[in-house]
Amino acid sequence: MTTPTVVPSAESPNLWGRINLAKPKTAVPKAPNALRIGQLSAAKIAPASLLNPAKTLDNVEVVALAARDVTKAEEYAKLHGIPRTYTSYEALLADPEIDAVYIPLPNGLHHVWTKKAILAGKHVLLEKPAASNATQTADLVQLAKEKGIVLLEAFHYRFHPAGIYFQQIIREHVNLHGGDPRAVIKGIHTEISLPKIIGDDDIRFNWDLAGGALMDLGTYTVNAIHYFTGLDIDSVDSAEATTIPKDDRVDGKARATLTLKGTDAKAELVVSLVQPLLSFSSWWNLFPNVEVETEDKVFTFTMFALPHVYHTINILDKRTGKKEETIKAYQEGYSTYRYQLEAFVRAVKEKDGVEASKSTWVSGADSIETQRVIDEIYKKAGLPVRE
Ligand SMILES: NC(=O)C1=CN([C@@H]2O[C@H](COP(=O)(O)OP(=O)(O)OC[C@H]3O[C@@H](n4cnc5c(N)ncnc54)[C@H](OP(=O)(O)O)[C@@H]3O)[C@@H](O)[C@H]2O)C=CC1
Ligand SMILES: O=C1OC[C@@H](O)[C@H](O)[C@H]1O
Repeated sequence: MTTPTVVPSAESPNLWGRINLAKPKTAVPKAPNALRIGQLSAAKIAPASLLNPAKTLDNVEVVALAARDVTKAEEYAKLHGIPRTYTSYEALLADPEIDAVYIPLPNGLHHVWTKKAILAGKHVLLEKPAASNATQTADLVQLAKEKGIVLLEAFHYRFHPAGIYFQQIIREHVNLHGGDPRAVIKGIHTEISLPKIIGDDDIRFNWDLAGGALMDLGTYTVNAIHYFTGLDIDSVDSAEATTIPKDDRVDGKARATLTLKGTDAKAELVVSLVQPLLSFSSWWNLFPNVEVETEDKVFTFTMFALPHVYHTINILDKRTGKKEETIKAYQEGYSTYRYQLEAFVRAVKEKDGVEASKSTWVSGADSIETQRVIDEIYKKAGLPVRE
């Protein structure tokens, strides 16, 4: 069986070390030609997803931040060692000394600001979901192509060796059984259900900002179904969503059953942002799961969305009932976000399309397909597609 490229070693960090990966003690010196990134907004996710990983790499530097409030911009920039600040996103985009931008704005602002960034000639690392709906996503993908811009939707989990390994062992199994996933994959189940720890006024519960559990977490599950099985989704067979008390257009939780293209196999997804705080199951489900079933095996990857914090990968033999736990893939100082940032920088710097040809890369077609399925799930559940 394939071995992951990264295996545990004496230097593998312990649990605290892995949680703390986001906070390097020192920043490495930058190469003269380091990619210069500007960040749009003082987003909460950015220290983990960009700022701290960038400190560990010599070929990328976060050189500017734009935030709408001057005090917030200055305080955030000081805290994270960002040299320049702007109080308008437009001003940052007009800075000729910025090569690329990171866009961690609320979902509903992804389309407008990514479009402006592309038109300003900046490469874009764009937070998921790429836009509010599939039409907007396709618009961004087309524009980036026309302008020769690297656009990456930040499905960071795909770049981690554990995710790559999980994909490889499923592909190997498919190859052993004739090579056609349509004949081998019998089903997939994926779930991310989080306890209700975020406030009612969070961007995730805001219709105007394209919130909802499917937009926030469903996008991971749909993307993972395609990434791990190698199959597209043909139809949404059933879907139900529970909306939040303040807005009957915004899903707090949802589930759906989908048919995989060219098969009778079903994909099931469950997502929630509102699990009761005091139930064991809601904390247990903090470990997002993906389970792929074939005729004779069940492949399980626990914590697939944040594998650098913790993961297990195991293979159940349905005939013998024997479960084999495979090795873990932790690497000192590496989070999913750091692997993702490295890939983004390579794609921009190398301009040879090699990075974008890898299965880890989130292609424009992947982004459009993920959002198309989310839109279809909303329709099936009787909820409006985001505008
Ligand atoms: N990849 C991952 O693991 C994760 C991805 N995400 C994604 O990142 C994005 C940002 O999430 P998160 O960091 O939690 O977001 P925040 O709640 O921190 O908001 C991000 C920024 O949005 C800006 N903003 C602009 N307009 C508005 C508005 N009308 N209302 C509220 N905020 C506004 C604010 O910018 P300003 O600073 O200019 O005031 C704020 O700093 C989302 O798309 C989310 O899906 C989030 C978490 C994890
Ligand atoms: O990774 C994530 O986990 C928590 C979510 O709310 C967030 O938006 C998502 O990207």
